[in-house]
Amino acid sequence: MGTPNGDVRKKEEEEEAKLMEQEYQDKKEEEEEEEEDPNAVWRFRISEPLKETLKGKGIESLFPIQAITFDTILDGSDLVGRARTGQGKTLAFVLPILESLINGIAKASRKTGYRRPPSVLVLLPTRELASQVHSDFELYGGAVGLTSCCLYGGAPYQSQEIKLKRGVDIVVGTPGRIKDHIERENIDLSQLRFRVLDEADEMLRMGFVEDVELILGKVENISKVQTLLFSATLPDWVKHIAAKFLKPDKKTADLVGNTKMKASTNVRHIVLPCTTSARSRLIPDIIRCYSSGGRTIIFTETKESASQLAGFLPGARALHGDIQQAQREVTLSGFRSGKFMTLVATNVAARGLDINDVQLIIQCEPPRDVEAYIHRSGRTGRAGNSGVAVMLYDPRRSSISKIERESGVKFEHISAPQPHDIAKAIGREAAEMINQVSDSVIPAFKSTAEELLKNSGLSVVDLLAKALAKAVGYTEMKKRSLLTSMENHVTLLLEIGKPIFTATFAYGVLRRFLAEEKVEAVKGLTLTAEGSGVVFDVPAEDLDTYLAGKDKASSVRLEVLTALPRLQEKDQSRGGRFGSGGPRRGGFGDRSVGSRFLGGRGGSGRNVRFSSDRFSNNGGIGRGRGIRSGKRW
Ligand SMILES: Nc1ncnc2c1ncn2[C@@H]1O[C@H](COP(=O)(O)OP(=O)(O)OP(=O)(O)O)[C@@H](O)[C@H]1O
Repeated sequence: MGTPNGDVRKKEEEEEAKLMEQEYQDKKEEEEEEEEDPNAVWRFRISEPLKETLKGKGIESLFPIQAITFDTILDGSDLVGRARTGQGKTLAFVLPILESLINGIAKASRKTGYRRPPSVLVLLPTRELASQVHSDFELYGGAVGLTSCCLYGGAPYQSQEIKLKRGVDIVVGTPGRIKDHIERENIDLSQLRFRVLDEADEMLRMGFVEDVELILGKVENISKVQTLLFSATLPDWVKHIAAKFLKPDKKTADLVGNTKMKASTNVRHIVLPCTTSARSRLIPDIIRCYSSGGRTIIFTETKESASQLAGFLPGARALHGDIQQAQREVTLSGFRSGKFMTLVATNVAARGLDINDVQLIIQCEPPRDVEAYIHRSGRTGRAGNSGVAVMLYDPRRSSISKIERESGVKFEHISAPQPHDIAKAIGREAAEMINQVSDSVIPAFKSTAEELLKNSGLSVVDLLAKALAKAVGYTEMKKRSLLTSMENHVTLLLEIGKPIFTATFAYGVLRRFLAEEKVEAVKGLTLTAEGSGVVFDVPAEDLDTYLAGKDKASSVRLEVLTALPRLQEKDQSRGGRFGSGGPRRGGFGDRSVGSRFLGGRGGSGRNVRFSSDRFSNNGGIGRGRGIRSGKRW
């Protein structure tokens, strides 16, 4: 018979053996997987220090765009590369460029030593993006002894000049500042071996075409330089321009191609009808329900609305072009490090930014072009993770169908989160908070808890539900309408048994059975998509009056909605359907809190949307020139 101590030891030994067996199996599986993986890092001509650095970043296998383009770039071809957002386009050029410089064909001709001119130039449209890509070159280039520097506007010239004078291998920057350095004769681009245009379409669209041409034209021997062009979106006009910069035998790696879906497939794409004035009330609840406790980026159309919304939302900060560069950097690094969880930005943050744990994107209104939608929504769902992109739209002012058609996204339609949705979402947070409280507090609170339970007359579960609500500060359940998201309003559907073509006609029907003041109290009247009725909001306290009134009019059906039907959008209205004929106060856009700001473009702004901005999507390269200085974001 074994002693109790002997039994314990035996059990421990058995457990240990089991663990070792498990570890062995896991390792074997991993090795087998690696061996099967055609994109495993070891299969590529990547030198040891780079492999180690990749491993340090948890990268064991290349993403498709990286795997497909690696040999082509390393072997010396010019290349146009396209893959959806968050698919690793940055490393797709960083790795083969570095490898070429240290072991490949660029090695022999690259300049070395003090005061050497750069061998690589990477151009990007925004400062934040330049800084992000530069940090990849610092990390991976640093591992193989190559130096880099980042040149962008808003930062002092001196430190940039010192680095350039000493000599660097890789220059990353925005076209404006690089052009300035050329004019100041600080930089010699004649010996470049690589030129990269990242987010090429945006850079060319922004009115940088001439700057880009001037910069790229500084190369002495064009046959010795490789040019690479990358983006998630490559409209045809970019391809024409590309032909100018890239060699005729350039290769193309287009992982999006003619597939219908151009936006990220890892993202839930959602649309939600919302008036301008309701945005500020609605956004905190959308964050509660859809951010899964992670980071949120909110996009506005203008710098003013970004600042105003950030001021309104607790714990949010703004990022846009009018903010001083130093502050922009502080804001972005605070967001990256989790000091605050909501960033309100203009399109300055739409492209390329790769920030960990961004779970939710909110677009306050549909952007002007499909590319902006694709890039904005692509700030989430990166590197195989999932995410949610919610786009707000006012059906009477904007249309989502163009974006839906051109991006290939099939939008999920939802209405404003209701109290039970919010409670469900934040209840989980509260439960987690309570789970984290140490059991050691129980004895101290136990007698009060018992007393509370006894005196409350509630069940344990009901009382706990109240405690959860209190823990997250959600003690008042406010009902809000489905249409305009107004508190204490309900959404009604009016039908008359035949099609309703205009708002004017619908108001006429309402006047048949309601007093003028009740017609005036109607909010947000909008035609339904299939044209058989209209929806609108009314104050909850007057609901009975509205419902009773309809009995006076024959064939009128009035129904309280629990879910919003598809609404008719501006595009389908063929003009004049909305708003006319109704009482002025009855339209969308009440004057409550928040309607002063977050306005973005008003109704009239829509009509001039392509008149003078650089977002023109009609193929006009360089049309935006001159607008750069006064750009909206
Ligand atoms: N092979 C890989 N394995 C795992 N993660 C990777 C790999 N390659 C890149 N990543 C990570 O994927 C994320 C997205 O990469 P990157 O920013 O290059 O995407 P992108 O395609 O340029 O996106 P966008 O079009 O939005 O600019 C980054 O966090 C990056 O570190």
